[in-house]
Amino acid sequence: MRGIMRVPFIKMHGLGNDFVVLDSRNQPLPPVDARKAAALADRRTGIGCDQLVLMENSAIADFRMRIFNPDGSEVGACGNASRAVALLYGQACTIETGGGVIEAQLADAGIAVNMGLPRFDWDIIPLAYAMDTLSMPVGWEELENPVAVNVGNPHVVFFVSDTDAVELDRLGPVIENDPLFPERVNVNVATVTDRGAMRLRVWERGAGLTRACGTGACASAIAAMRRGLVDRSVAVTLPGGTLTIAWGEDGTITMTGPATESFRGDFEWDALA
Ligand SMILES: N[C@@H](CCC[C@H](N)C(=O)O)C(=O)O
Repeated sequence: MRGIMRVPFIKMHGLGNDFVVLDSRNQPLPPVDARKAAALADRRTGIGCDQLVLMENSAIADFRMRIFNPDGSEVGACGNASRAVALLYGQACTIETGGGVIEAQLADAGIAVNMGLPRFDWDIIPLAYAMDTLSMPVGWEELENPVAVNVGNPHVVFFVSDTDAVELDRLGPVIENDPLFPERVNVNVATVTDRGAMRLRVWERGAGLTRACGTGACASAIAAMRRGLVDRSVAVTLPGGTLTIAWGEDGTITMTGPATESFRGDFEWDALA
């Protein structure tokens, strides 16, 4: 009979986006599937988080990061978790993700992560059929004419006059699950306040309303830059705090902001399923 297996975890935060991190680099874990990820993320019966994050050994980077939403879906990118795992690593590092290898530096203003190149082709977002992703001829009630951007995961960005006035808890899931988005989509509502600042709220695919979304900040800043609404470096303020997003001459995005650790614990692997 197998003994009881207790697994250590670390609770991390990036602007109020919270993560349970399991580090399997030195302690191999049984495979994590959608059911296990959803059980761990459940705030009523599990540990509770916006995303479950696995740190694993990598052949092409300092380590590999795998990301699971609370609905169990595995995704290619998570901006806030990228800063959190870089903080745990403790120095500049390369991180293998489902969306490619990204690079993180510990900076005075927090942690700076080069998130790579944004993608705009309709079939890369992906959308169900061809259209102009900078001015999509679609709408859901007052949310109209969005921009689509893929930053390792799919985002749609609506520019509105007041982010707080949008019923994102009602419209978010409708848009997330619209057949126009075959892999579903993260839904961003953004207000540009001046050429260097914008406000943002995000309905995250597979997670719902969160206090912050790093990839949402990247996608929304790039959308605003492509529309000529802001300069190439912008402060994006979410309910959980502010990230600085810069679009470099080389075409890559740098996201800078804080990450923190709150506590460490362990749990019985077989008790959560
Ligand atoms: N919180 C994240 C994004 C997590 C993944 C997202 N919900 C998706 O399904 O693509 C961030 O900080 O970027």
